[in-house]
Amino acid sequence: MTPAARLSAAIDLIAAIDAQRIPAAKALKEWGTAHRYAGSGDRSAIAGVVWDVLRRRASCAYLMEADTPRARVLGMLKLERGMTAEAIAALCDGSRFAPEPLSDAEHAALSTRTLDGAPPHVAGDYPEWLDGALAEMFGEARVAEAAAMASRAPLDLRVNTLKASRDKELASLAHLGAKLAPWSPWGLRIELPADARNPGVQAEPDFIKGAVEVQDEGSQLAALLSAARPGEQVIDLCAGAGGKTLALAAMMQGKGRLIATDGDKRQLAPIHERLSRAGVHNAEVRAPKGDADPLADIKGSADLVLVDAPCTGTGTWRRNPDAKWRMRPGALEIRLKDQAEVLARAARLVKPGGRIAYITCSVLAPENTGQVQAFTAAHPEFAVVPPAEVAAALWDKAELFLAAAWISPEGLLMTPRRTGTDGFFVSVLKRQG
Ligand SMILES: C[S@@+](CC[C@H](N)C(=O)[O-])C[C@H]1O[C@@H](n2cnc3c(N)ncnc32)[C@H](O)[C@@H]1O
Repeated sequence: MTPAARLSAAIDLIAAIDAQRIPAAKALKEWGTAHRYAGSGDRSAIAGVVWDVLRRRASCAYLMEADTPRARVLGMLKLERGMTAEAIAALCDGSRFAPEPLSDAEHAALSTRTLDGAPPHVAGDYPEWLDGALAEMFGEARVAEAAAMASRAPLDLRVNTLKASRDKELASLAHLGAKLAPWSPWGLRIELPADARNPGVQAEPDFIKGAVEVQDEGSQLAALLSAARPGEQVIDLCAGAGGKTLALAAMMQGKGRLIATDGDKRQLAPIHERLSRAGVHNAEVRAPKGDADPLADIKGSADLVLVDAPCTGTGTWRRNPDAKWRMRPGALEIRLKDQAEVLARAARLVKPGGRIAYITCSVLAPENTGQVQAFTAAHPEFAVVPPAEVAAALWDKAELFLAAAWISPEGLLMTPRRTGTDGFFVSVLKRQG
């Protein structure tokens, strides 16, 4: 397919996503199945346009003064890809399979309009109803923070130290452009250009033998900051597919007891294969059975309970731009209730002197600092470990990290703008002895 034909296909796909209200990933998959003639390069390029438009939907429409699939794609080429009006006009020449030529109004918008004067939710590309919540957290910086949350994310890998060293994997994955990630001692990063093909990490021998996992660096750091140690009893209460369980297992070096559970047994399904690939032998997966509590035998004995809480996921908008526009006001209230419940459950499991690591991938204050304040008020036996102490897990990078992250008395918040990671909040709550 020509670049112009790919653009036409992306415009059609965005129109279909709008009309059918289906997730972009599903629409892209269906498109691939229905257009077998398109090669993998075509599919990647088309997907790149669709995701970039979704990330910057509001600002692209504002630039073009029109909120149509075509206008958003044209606006994205200017704002995100830095193309000139002339270069865009050359792509849209109306030839077979190419988008229609630019109208005078489109050409003028692409030549002269900017985002100057755009309201914060447009300049930062987020739903208008979330402006108050983002202002509460970031104040005037919300546009810059949200704009970073609307940028493309790199592909981050975590080296599994049960099986390999970071230096060895750095060399072994050099052909994918892997570099050291900035913060995590286990992290590698692959920067992906706009229409890069999927590097196929899952087909790499190093992945297959369990030496590396795909994991955002913020998620790696959240696990690291929990400071799980060999020999401890550690419970991962919201283990899901096991991203953090695997990191905890590596930190424990096969020593101690690691229990992974989740409120929803279906979420746990991939964890078994992942634990086995990673060579983890000290983990026990406890899937819930009916109404019975899978942790009924545990009371006040855990050194560490990791609560990777269900949340609005606002910190992962870089990777899930679709979710940003589909989020509805009621979602926050539901999550707040879930989080309070899981925290209360965690409190019963921790031994005196033990700790809870409370983690969300949200940047919204009620899910983070607000939740911690409510928890410590209801559970005076727990106190927040000062963020400076928590960051010590990062050794020589602790000071720089503390300067980069948003620090509050309740914990640390990583954001794409400040730490170059997804948005993750971490609070460590210690039960007094
Ligand atoms: C952020 S995800 C976990 C991601 C996972 N820890 C990882 O690193 O891959 C949150 C998980 O919490 C689970 N969850 C929701 N409500 C829960 C509850 N009341 N008790 C335990 N788990 C719950 C969800 O099923 C979901 O798997």
